[in-house]
Amino acid sequence: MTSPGTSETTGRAGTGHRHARGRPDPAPLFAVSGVTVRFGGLTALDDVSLAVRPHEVHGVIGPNGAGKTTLFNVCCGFVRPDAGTISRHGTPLTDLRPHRLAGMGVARTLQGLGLFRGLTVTENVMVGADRFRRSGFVSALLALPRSAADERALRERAWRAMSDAGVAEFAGRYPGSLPYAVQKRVALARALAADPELLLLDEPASGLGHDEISELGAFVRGLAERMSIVLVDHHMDLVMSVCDRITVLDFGRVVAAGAPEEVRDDPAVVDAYLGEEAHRGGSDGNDGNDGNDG
Ligand SMILES: Nc1ncnc2c1ncn2[C@@H]1O[C@H](COP(=O)(O)OP(=O)(O)OP(=O)(O)O)[C@@H](O)[C@H]1O
Repeated sequence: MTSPGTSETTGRAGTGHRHARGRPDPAPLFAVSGVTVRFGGLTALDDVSLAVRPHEVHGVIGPNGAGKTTLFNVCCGFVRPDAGTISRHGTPLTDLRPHRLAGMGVARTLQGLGLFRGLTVTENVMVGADRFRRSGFVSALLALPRSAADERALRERAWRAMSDAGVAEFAGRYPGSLPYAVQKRVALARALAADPELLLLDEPASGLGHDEISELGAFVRGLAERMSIVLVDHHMDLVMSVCDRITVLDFGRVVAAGAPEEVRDDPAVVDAYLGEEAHRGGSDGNDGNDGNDG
């Protein structure tokens, strides 16, 4: 996986917070304001707000059941909130739907990879680039020159995204024949092929080994050169090292928000995670996903 940005401006380690902090506070690219989601009698999100600035990596963490996935699904348009708004560049998105995301400059990767098993890696990634298709179904059916040129352009986009994500060597392979970590990178390449201004990543580190997580962290930091990123993940080390700002949820509420070093020692955050430990019966605290390793 090649880092798509320059190390001077993207590496969190060493230089401290980079561009997202060095610049004057810009208007948020994407904002969730006062969002409440209820599932029957259960309030999964309660008046949750967060704002993602341009070129920011914004982490969302919290113990199990805190509402992270629900918030992610709200951002994707999978879940419609009972109250609150979602806006992009200050304009409310009144009809946010998953199939409209790409046209809005938003791409996502999901916990389940969602790759098409019957398509090659290239074809899967080309699906991500589809919003750039100019010719319609009829041109494709009749194999008109316009359609062939279109196809070439999409293939080139896919190739760039695959190269960025380090999966170009698997271009002709089928996802099922590849290791899980590579499949995750293919899913990431597909999201990048949409050339989003906002990338939503749901548990990108799940199932990855230590070295792969470090590589992913460097890669995500590099991506912030070209887009904003919302990163929902259990891996505290990854979130703490990669994110500019973090929103911490517990029982559907925002209990802390700020820079990693601000939230790390926030008593509300410590309480939330200690509460989770207690809930697990004070065992080793390891749920298999390094949830509290920070
Ligand atoms: N479709 C649903 N119907 C009913 N309850 C739901 C639904 N989705 C989530 N919940 C509940 O909403 C709360 C928040 O769940 P959510 O999955 O968003 O939390 P999470 O922080 O992502 O948890 P985890 O880290 O375990 O994935 C939980 O109590 C969960 O049981």
